[in-house]
Amino acid sequence: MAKNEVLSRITKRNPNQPEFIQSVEEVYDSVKPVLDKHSIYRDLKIFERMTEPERLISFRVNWVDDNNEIQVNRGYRVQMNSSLGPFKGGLRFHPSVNYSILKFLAFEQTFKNALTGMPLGSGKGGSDFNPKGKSKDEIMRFCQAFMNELFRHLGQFTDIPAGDIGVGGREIGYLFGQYKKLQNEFTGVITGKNVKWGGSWVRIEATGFGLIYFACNMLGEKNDSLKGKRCLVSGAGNVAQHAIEKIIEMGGTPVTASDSSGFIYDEEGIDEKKLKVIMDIKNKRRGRIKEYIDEFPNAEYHETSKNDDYNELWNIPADCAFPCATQNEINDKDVKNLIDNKIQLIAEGANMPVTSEGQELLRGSGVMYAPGKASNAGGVAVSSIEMTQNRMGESWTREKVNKQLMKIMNTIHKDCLEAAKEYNIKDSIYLDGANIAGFIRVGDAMVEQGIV
Ligand SMILES: NC(=O)c1ccc[n+]([C@@H]2O[C@H](COP(=O)([O-])OP(=O)(O)OC[C@H]3O[C@@H](n4cnc5c(N)ncnc54)[C@H](O)[C@@H]3O)[C@@H](O)[C@H]2O)c1
Repeated sequence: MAKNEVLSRITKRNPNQPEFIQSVEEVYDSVKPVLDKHSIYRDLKIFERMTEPERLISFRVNWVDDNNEIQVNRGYRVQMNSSLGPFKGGLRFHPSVNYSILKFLAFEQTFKNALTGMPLGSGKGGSDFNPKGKSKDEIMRFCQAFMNELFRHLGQFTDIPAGDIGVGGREIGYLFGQYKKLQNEFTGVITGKNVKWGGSWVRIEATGFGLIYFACNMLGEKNDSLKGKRCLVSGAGNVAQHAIEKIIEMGGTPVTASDSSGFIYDEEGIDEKKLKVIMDIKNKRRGRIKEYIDEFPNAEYHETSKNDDYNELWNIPADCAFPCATQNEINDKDVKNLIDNKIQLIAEGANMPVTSEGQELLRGSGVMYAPGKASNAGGVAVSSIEMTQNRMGESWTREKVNKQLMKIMNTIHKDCLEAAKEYNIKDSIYLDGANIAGFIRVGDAMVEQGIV
């Protein structure tokens, strides 16, 4: 299909950034009816302005490894859009990190943060540093070196990072410690902190819990629930672990978990005891998901083959699928397998895990499908709650935060449906509904704040 003028211009301005262009095209397709109906967005070039980061920061990170060798990595921060609040979005440490990945994530974050209804702008950052196989000391030295430059761009009312792939509680601790030392102040400049020193209850669990609350809302539309549903989950990190925890609590049966080497399939279901083992493997031992079968030999382990054009995980018959690992982990073949196996619901815990071709197949397939910017917004929502507590000098109870998270996920769900209804969207109501609702919220703020 020939691209229209706006998309052609954006593609030309951002060569070699396929993930970024993919995310931009997806949103453009959804919001076209809004642009057609309200000429002000086109007149003021709102879509073009949204695709251009307000500021892009790239910096050198030197650090010394355990062999006394100097290592050089690249650090980044994409300050995407501050129309609704200070820049906000996670940091990713992974060898694949580059401008394309971070700009797609920051662009997604713009809509996600708007959907939460909280005063949050958008951003994303990270480094091509690979934490795999690094010692605890190396991780600490890298985090400190990274913060030595990043700190000057942050501030509780300017830019507030959090975690993402490769950046969990341990890394947040080192990053925050270094920021505090350099700036000589204790402010809530990073979220995902330990509850013992400025963090919020439920922040660690928020993305996974929020995902399952959102899925329950979707099933509720059909007077259905998660009870008795077999669920495929990918990933074994922060989002996957807490999605599994909440699925179990809601009466569902999670049967898979994965990492970049392969996946485990436990036909009998992953229960609380087994989840504790996954958490131990990943959070303490820092091992591979394969180790699960050492403790539960009835389960199967499948290695991921780079030669396969589909992932066997998504070919296991189940009722619901929750991709919680990484972008483009479900391609069109995987979607076909999921549809053939009569999957009822796909809700994204990861950001953009379904490829554009996969999304095309989902349109009109009858499968309920929620994009990450809506269904995984619980993490950033509780980050905003953490920021509020930090600014007020308060610490809210676990029950209060969890209740608030549930309320926010319910509201996002409602807003997606209402936006889809207003624009008479019949297919992919969550995908288009989320993009439209987010676009209007940010777009209106940009219109009202002038050409800045
Ligand atoms: N942490 C959050 O609060 C949050 C919020 C919203 C969205 N997300 C998204 O959720 C996803 C997971 O993030 P996380 O915080 O759980 O990170 P994490 O580092 O805790 O876990 C990531 C998991 O994905 C697996 N993984 C990474 N690359 C893979 C690959 N190529 N193939 C298969 N598995 C792979 C890793 O082995 C790990 O188990 C990411 O897409 C992230 O952007 C995270």
